[in-house]
Amino acid sequence: MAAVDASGSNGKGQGVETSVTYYRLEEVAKRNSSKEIWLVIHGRVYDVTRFLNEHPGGEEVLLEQAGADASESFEDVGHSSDAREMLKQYYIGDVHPNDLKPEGGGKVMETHLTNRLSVSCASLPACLLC
Ligand code: HEM
Repeated sequence: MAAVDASGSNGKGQGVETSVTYYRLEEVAKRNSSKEIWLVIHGRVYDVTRFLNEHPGGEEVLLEQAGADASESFEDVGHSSDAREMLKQYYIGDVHPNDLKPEGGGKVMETHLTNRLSVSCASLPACLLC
């Protein structure tokens, strides 16, 4: 089993147990058939197997993204806040930190500019920090 169980609790918690299961991308990539479909959206792993028949956008699009990072296509569709809320139901864990890559050309510059200059990194021709 490639999943690593890492407890987020420091033992002095407020009675709320937070633990995250981390999955390697190679583990996610194996779940790519209609029998079992996992997707990555913004660094989180979702098991959407039971959602296949219920997805308003059809099962085809989910099958196309099966076992892969679907962040971009998920955003391209412009899913509603209801759809984003639904994600929680299918969340099973996070992508292992070693497998995380910066999205949208680099988080550092994106955050930096968004916070300080109100410009997004994506709107620049080239980002010097990314
Ligand atoms: C667990 C992940 C997903 C959930 C919970 C979800 C949920 C939904 C929901 C609730 C809708 C109805 C419209 C809305 O409320 O926005 C929808 C529509 C749609 N979804 Fe998803 N979706 C997911 C993943 C994806 C992915 C990965 C794609 C890839 C392309 C996709 C493509 C679409 C399309 C094409 C529509 C139809 C949009 C339209 O007819 O206007 N969805 N989805």
